[in-house]
Amino acid sequence: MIEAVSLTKRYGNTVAVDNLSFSVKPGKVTGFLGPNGAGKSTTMRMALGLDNPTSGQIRIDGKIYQDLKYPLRKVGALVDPRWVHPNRSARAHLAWMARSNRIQAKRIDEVLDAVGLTAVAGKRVGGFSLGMSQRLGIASALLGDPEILMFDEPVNGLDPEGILWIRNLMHRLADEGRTVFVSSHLLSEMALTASELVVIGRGKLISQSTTDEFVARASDDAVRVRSPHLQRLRGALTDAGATVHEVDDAIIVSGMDSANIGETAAAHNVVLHELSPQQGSLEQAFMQITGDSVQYHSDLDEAPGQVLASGTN
Ligand SMILES: Nc1ncnc2c1ncn2[C@@H]1O[C@H](COP(=O)(O)OP(=O)(O)OP(=O)(O)O)[C@@H](O)[C@H]1O
Repeated sequence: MIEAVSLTKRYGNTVAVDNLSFSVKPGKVTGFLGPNGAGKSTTMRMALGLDNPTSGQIRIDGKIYQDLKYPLRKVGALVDPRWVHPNRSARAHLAWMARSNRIQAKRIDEVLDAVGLTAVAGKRVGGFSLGMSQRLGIASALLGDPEILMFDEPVNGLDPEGILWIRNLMHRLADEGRTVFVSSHLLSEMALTASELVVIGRGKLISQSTTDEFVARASDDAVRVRSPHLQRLRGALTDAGATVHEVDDAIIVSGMDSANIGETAAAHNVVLHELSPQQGSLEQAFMQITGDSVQYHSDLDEAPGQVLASGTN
């Protein structure tokens, strides 16, 4: 379990994280979403003791990171995949981490194998591609066999096969009962990976809910209907208080659920060829819900220093 309680971080006049409270439970993948500059990396860095809160706390199973005796055995994290010393080999890097946390050496080969780096374990990390560095970062996170895992933008720089691999890995780790907390900009990927979401904007909590609830909240509650008797049905639905819009060969009905539409159709002897509730996408929900809290709009995205990659702040 990860728990933020009134977590606040100020950098001069900038409030990066603002009185943020949320909890991340075991056995699930929880996505951490927010527009650029929302405070995701800062929150993760404070959870990992890489930065200190101005006030409030973020606790790992009830303790702040600095109070964990062997932190890597409790929480594994991928924050900055390029953090490794470039002249070290992957195996030497993991061996160094294992020693510092009294982790058995045999675990090194296990995690190298788990992330598919066995063949290059003796090579200099400086020559690794971003994808290979991400895999090494994930091996480091898994090294202590921790109950809690935090990944900041884990699919950055990965190809589709790598992205699928990460998604399956996250699901497996959650199925094993671990707490998996993962930030990403790729909303469609998050929709496939996370069943819970913590959404922040400008350092503040916007929402904590299941992914389904988050999407449903922003969806229009509309139902698409096709019928050979559309005009008759349209009249009956409008009389019953629904709002109806025509699109191509169908109508989109709002203000009435599928069951009531079906019953109204039956009462008027109207045959239905389609009755499908319209699901909003996570992108749609995210834009709708975080709309006002977007700090850097796309026309500013290129401005230097404003779009911070994880680990550069
Ligand atoms: N070391 C720092 N000094 C000053 N300001 C900082 C520092 N680190 C972060 N910030 C500011 O804090 C805010 C939150 O940044 P943070 O990197 O945590 O956001 P983020 O949600 O991870 O963004 P992104 O998705 O772009 O990585 C931003 O306004 C950023 O400019």
